[in-house]
Amino acid sequence: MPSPARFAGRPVDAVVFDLDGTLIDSAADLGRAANRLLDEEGRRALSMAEVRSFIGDGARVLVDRAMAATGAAAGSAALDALTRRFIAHYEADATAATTVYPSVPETLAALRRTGIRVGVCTNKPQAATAAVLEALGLAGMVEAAAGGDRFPVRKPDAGHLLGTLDLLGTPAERAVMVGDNEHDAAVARAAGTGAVLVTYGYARKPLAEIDVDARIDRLDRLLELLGLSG
Ligand SMILES: O=C(O)COP(=O)(O)O
Ligand SMILES: [Mg+2]
Repeated sequence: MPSPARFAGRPVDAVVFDLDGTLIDSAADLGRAANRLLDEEGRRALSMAEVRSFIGDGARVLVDRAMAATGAAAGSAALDALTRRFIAHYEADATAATTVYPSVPETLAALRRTGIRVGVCTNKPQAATAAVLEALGLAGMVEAAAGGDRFPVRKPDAGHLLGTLDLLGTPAERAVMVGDNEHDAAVARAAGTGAVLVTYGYARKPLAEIDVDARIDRLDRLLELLGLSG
């Protein structure tokens, strides 16, 4: 069944979402895991503003930024070990304080009802991504989820989004990427999909400086953008 959805004059068969800052507000659990690690290392805790600004490049970069912000930066070998410990802390309790943003389940369900394929392309590691989607009741609405360690490259490299679209069986010109930061915008541009920015996430740059086709303040506004509401 051809999809009735259209964006920027083109038919849309798939929408790929970023995870942290777009579908889920996960900063509190990522921050708890980071602060537990820092405490073990005898370092100070991060503020929530720091945590939010460190999210978006995967676990290893988050730990690297956390160490650099609280004293001496870690060397590469130490960083590998610290990242493993951070991920263990995170996975031990990944959703206790994590919430799904308003209108997310309804929007994903509405897309699926229209026959649109739904993917997730996140720099969060694959195992944690799968566990979090399951725990928050979103797994059944996502046909393919690609974490930051699923392919040899990750966002903002086009290969991460193109790999996710391969799993969905959708060419880039019939897809839209929805995310919260500059990497999501850049990966959409590099892959050739439509680009939509949510304005409530963890962007590290002024939103006006991020090049996208549209900005939305709630996820269900996407349905209007795709001509699916009402
Ligand atoms: O930094 C992370 O772990 C993930 O961030 P993302 O879901 O926004 O890609
Ligand atoms: Mg994000």
